[in-house]
Amino acid sequence: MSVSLTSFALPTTIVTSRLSVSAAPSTAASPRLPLPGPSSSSLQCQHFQSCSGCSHELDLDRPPALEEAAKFFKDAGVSDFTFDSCRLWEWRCRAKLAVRGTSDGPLIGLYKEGTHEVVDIPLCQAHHSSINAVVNLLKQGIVELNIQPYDEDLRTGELRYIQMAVTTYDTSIPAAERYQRGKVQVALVWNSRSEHSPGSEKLNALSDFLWRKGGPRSGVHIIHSIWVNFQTSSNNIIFGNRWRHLLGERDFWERIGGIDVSLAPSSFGQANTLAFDSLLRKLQKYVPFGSSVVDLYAGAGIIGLSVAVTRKCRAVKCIEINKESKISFEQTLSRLPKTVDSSISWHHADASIEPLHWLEGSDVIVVDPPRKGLDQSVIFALQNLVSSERKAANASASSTLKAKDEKRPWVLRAREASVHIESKTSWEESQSWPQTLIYISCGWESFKEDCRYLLSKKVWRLEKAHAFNFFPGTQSIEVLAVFKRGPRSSKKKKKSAKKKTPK
Ligand SMILES: C[S@@+](CC[C@H](N)C(=O)[O-])C[C@H]1O[C@@H](n2cnc3c(N)ncnc32)[C@H](O)[C@@H]1O
Repeated sequence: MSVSLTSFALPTTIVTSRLSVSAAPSTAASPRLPLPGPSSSSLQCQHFQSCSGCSHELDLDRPPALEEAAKFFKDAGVSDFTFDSCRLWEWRCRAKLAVRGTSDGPLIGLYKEGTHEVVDIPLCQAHHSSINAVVNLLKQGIVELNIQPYDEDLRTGELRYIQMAVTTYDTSIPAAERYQRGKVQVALVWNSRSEHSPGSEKLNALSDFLWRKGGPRSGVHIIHSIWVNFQTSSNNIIFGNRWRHLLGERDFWERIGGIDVSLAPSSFGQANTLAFDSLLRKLQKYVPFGSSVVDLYAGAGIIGLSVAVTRKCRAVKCIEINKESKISFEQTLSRLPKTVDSSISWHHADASIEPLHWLEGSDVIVVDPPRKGLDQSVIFALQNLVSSERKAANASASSTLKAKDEKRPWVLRAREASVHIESKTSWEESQSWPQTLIYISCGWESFKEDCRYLLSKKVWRLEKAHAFNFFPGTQSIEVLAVFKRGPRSSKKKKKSAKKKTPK
C-alpha cells in the first residue's frame, strides 16, 4: 500500500475576531480562502460524525461557552471582556493518538465517545497539516515493516500510541511560511520495557523508515526528531517513565511569548501554539514591571520565564509537580537574553502542599491549573491572604522562623529550588504579599466555581477577563482572568463618602 504525503489546501490565515459584551456578537470570521458550505467558519471534517475530538462543526469562531462566559463576566462586573477567536483550522500543534487495528490496516486516531474503539482520522481538520502528513507516513511504515498495533484486550502488539508535536520555529524559513512548514517531533509509545527488549530491531526499522521518508534528506523534511517512550502497563496511562531520543535534533524549540522555549516530549505543552502566544502577549500587560512573580502549576515555566524577560521581573518562582518539565525549563533558561537580571527558580513541588509558603514575597501570582481547577488548599490560601499577612506581620522574621522550624524532609526538599539563578542586583528580601492574581483556565466549569469562591470573601475582585479559542470545534475555551486584592469600590459608597466630606 502506498500512502502519499498530503498537504491539505485549507485556509492559512490567522482569523481573529473580538467579542465584547457591550458589542453585538461577532459575525462569522472570514478566512482569506472561504470554504464552500453553510458557513465560512464551519469545520467541514469528514471524521466529525465518528470522531470524539470535536463536538460542533458550525461557527468555530463562536464556541458554545462564549455567550455564557460573556454574561458571567458582565455579571461579575467586567465590562470589557474580549474574545480572541484565533486560528480555526489546523490549529493543533500537539496530538496524542492511539494506534490500533492490524499491521495491514492500521487505525490512528482518537477513541469513539465512551468506547475504546479507535477512529482513524487521517484528514483531521484540527491537526496541523504536518501531523496528518506524518500519520500517513507512519501508516505506510507500519504496513511495510509489519509493525503490530497494540491490542488492549490481549495486551499484545508493538506500537501503542504516538505523540506528535509541531515546531514552527525555523529561522531559515521566511517568517510568513514558518507555521505552514512546521516540523514534527514524533514520540512512538512502544510496548516493551526498554531499547534492549526483544523487538527493538522493529522499533529501529520504523524510526529509520520515518527518518528516510520524512527527515532532512527526504526532500520533504517534515520530521524534526524521533523519540521513543517505553510503556508496558495495562492501565490507560499513555506514557511510561522511560524516554529515549532516537533520531534528529534532541532539542525542540518554539518561539512563544517573546522567548525561545524548549519542550521535551515528556513535558506538558499547550496544543495551540498561536493561541497560547496571543494569551501570553495579553497576560504580560498585567504584570507590573520589576515585580516578583510566583507561577503555580508552571509546567516548563514558559509563563514565568516569558514575564521575567518582557516585564523585567526582579524574581520569578515556578512550581510544578512533574519533574520531567525541569529539563525543558533549564534549556529555556539557558537561551534567555544575557541582559535578564532576575532571580529565577523552578521547584519540583506539589502546589497544594502549604501553598502559602509560595505566595509570600510575591507581588503577582499566576495560576494555570489542569482542567479540574485549583486545589482546595490553594483556594483556601488565596482567600485567607489577609489573615496570613497579619500573622506574618506580628511574628517578626516570620519566614526565617518558619523555615527553621520546618522538619518534614519532603517539604524542605520541595522548598529547595531544583533550578536557581540569582539576580546580579541584590534586592532587599521582600515581605510583600500578592496584589494581583492571574488565573489561566482551560476548564470553564471549574473556573466558574473557583472564581465564585475567590470573590465570595471579598479578598479579591475581578478586574479583567479575556477568552481565547484554544480548542475550536470543542466545548472548551481558555480564560485569562485578572483579580486584584480588595473589594470593588461601589459607586454608591463613593457618593456617600462625598457627602461626608466637609466643605
Ligand atoms: C494546564 S498545565 C499548565 C502548564 C504551564 N503553565 C504551561 O502553560 O505550559 C498544568 C500543569 O500543572 C501541573 N500540576 C498539576 N497538579 C499540580 C500540583 N498539585 N502542583 C504543581 N503542579 C501541578 C501539571 O503537571 C501541568 O504541567
